[in-house]
Amino acid sequence: MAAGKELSGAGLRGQVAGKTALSTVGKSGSGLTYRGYDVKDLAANCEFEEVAYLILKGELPTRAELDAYKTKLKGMRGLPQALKEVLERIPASAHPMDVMRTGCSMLGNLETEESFDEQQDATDRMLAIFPGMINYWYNFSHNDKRIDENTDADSIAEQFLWTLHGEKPSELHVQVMQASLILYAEHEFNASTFTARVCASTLSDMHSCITGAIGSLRGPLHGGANEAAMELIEGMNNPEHAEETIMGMLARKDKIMGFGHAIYSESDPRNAVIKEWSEKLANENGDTNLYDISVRCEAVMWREKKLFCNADFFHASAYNYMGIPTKLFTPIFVCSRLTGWAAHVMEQRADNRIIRPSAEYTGEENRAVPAIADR
Ligand SMILES: CC(=O)SCCNC(=O)CCNC(=O)[C@H](O)C(C)(C)COP(=O)(O)OP(=O)(O)OC[C@H]1O[C@@H](n2cnc3c(N)ncnc32)[C@H](O)[C@@H]1OP(=O)(O)O
Ligand SMILES: O=C([O-])CC(=O)C(=O)O
Repeated sequence: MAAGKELSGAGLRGQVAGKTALSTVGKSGSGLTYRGYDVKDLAANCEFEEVAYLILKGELPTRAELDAYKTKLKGMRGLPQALKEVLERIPASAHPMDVMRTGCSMLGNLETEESFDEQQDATDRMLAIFPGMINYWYNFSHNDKRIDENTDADSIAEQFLWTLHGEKPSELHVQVMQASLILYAEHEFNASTFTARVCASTLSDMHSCITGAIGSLRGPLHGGANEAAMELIEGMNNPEHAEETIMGMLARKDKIMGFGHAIYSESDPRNAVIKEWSEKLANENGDTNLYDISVRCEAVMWREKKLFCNADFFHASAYNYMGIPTKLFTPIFVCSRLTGWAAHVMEQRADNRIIRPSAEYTGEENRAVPAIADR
């Protein structure tokens, strides 16, 4: 079994900050599991709604339970008029993660979670609405078009692509989105999930917890890394240029987005899955240059630094091959991770104590306030 990463130092690394039954990350020999199932197994055999059901309710659904869950979600896709009006006022120059944050918060004003009995319905509504919400704003602000979010899409994966591009997506693209949403769904006490749990521990409402989590996911050290990775690789002309660029960045001690991980030591188990899909998309596309560039970056980073691709790196090329604009990459992560966040909020609520750590004080010793004329 692979040895775990040595975890110590700043950033609460290695500290157990609570309990969870939702997932294991980097446990020796196990990679990543959701409620005991290997993420690779789930990504190969399930659709996202099955995994969302597993994470939120504890067990994989039967066929009848899955059908009922998907029917429920499909019936909840409509955007409230007041939310549409808010989305229409957000400029095209806004970052879509800020649109997600505002949209989620606005929904919390319109459809407030009045009691914890409503936590599952509040979560399902967000799962159903988020893909159409971000693509409503994107199409309105960028293409001057009011889309109909009530599509015939059979799944959340299909709904995202359909509401973005305005047409039924190909089977291959839906399959890739299914896998991507599954890979991103849950990851223990990462920064955004921990944000959601801290908020939940004050007995706040679900929309506040998710809004805070979106803000934490936005940063390039976390979910924003898929966009940053795309910005890096799109500036590379071919694999040789990729090698040169990475070597230069390493010499300058630049951080290379999409590499490394706070918990995993040798690999991120999600990478192999999305890398394979990226290769399939490259072959379908006929131009494999972006994939070849990504593969060279991976090889150079491992050779030079023993740093490996995390979940984000090959998502960049995969999403790009599907014609998804770079700035919508992290919002897709939100549409998926919402499941993990909400399940953690529910878990926190079920066994709560307010999260309030202590700080080591490094400031001044006690002193008297001098008169303002003497300062
Ligand atoms: C879905 C996700 O959120 S996955 C993470 C997405 N984020 C990224 O891809 C951003 C790039 N990666 C990073 O910044 C980091 O690897 C993080 C934030 C993911 C983890 O941070 P840490 O736990 O502090 O990293 P770790 O302790 O393993 O770092 C060890 C050394 O490797 C270096 N290192 C780690 N990642 C990278 C990287 N991507 N590029 C260059 N150097 C790196 C660190 O600077 C550190 O060097 P030092 O000891 O000289 O300071
Ligand atoms: O666990 C982390 O620190 C970051 C991560 O990979 C995730 O949230 O998916």
